[in-house]
Amino acid sequence: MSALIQLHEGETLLAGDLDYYPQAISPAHADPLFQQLLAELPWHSDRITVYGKEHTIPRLQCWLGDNGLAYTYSGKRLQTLPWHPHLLSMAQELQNLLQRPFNSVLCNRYRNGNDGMGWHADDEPELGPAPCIVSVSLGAERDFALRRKGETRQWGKLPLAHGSLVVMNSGMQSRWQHAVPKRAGIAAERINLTFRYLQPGH
Ligand SMILES: O=C(O)CCC(=O)C(=O)O
Ligand SMILES: [Fe+2]
Repeated sequence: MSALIQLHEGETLLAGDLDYYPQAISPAHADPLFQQLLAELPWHSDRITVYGKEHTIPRLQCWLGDNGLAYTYSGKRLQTLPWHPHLLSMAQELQNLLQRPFNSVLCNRYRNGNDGMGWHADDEPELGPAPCIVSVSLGAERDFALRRKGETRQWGKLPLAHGSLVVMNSGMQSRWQHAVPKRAGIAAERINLTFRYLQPGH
């Protein structure tokens, strides 16, 4: 797969903390990629501990990346799984387009509107102080909700289209939180891929 990703007709939001490219991957590429990733990624259900109580997270996920990389999830140290070839070539394309390194990808699968992700910033120490994180969306459109850090009120939301791409720039995680709210009535699946750079040996 060559030149899958086209960064044109983007818009810059949040005073430069976020860039949105609604049609970064054409439907001709995005449709088969979505089906292939649904079938081929090592999706699993994860459990997290919140205030001493175990919960199953409301989505499937898997974390892929370069050999030997570790990340922290819900207080646990975990190793990335081997790259899927399409995701490795996307990471390499993004590296060329954005001139930033990406050595891993967290893949999230929202099976329907009952799956979601709560408010958070991607500010784990292994991502470094000013991470650049790229998020690619495939399948059902879901809202990417935004609020300023320190506030509980939602600032706004960005519906993330099939084939769209968001670049969260270096100031994003220190100034903003994001979430994917549950939405009753959505029956279709969505995959989101967040390409990240994990600092080796952290
Ligand atoms: O599904 C999305 O659009 C967001 C995913 C996300 O925030 C994350 O993986 O940290
Ligand atoms: Fe996130």
